[in-house]
Amino acid sequence: MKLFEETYNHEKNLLPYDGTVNYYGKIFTDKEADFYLDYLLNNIAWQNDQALIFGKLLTTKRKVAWYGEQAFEYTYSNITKKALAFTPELKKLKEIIELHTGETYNSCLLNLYHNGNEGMAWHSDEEIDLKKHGAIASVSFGAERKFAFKHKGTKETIALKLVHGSILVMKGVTQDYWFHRLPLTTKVNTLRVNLTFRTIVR
Ligand SMILES: O=C(O)CCC(=O)C(=O)O
Ligand SMILES: [Fe+2]
Repeated sequence: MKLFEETYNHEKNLLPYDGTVNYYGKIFTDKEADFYLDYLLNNIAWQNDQALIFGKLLTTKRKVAWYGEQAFEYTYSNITKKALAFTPELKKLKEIIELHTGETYNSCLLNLYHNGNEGMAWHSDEEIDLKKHGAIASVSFGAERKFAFKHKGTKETIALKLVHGSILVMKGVTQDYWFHRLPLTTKVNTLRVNLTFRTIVR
């Protein structure tokens, strides 16, 4: 029996320069993390995402949902969408993440990856509606997946594993200088849910 989970110094910056990324490791017990995974799978209004890329309307295999404190409109992948109101459980989750990270958030983008055949290509989170240099807290449930950063100038890469019930925070100028991605993998056959808590400004 494993008595203690591996603990991470969340104050350590995983990036060598041009931004701040902190990994908190697993902050939920297995029981809590299993509860949230089950809750999210069964209670979120999951939809296949649509993206307008070079004028072509594409539908992703991954499913997404957007929730917020208000019915925010936001533009993502060149399409304007409207957030649903936080459920009590999402609100509770947001409060837990705020306590751990010492930051506040007013919206959440959720992604459901059915298996390693679904991921997210290199990008940075700098949508026009996002608070500039605001913290983004990424919470993971389900399958362990690799996550990576690539510097836009030097091309240096940093990779880590995001485990069930963990938090990763990206803040400061990170989005200006680094791309991130969730690589595809043939090694993962189970699903993963990721929530990114963000701050939308009008
Ligand atoms: O699934 C993940 O860990 C990353 C998701 C992400 O980068 C995003 O939603 O912008
Ligand atoms: Fe992202």
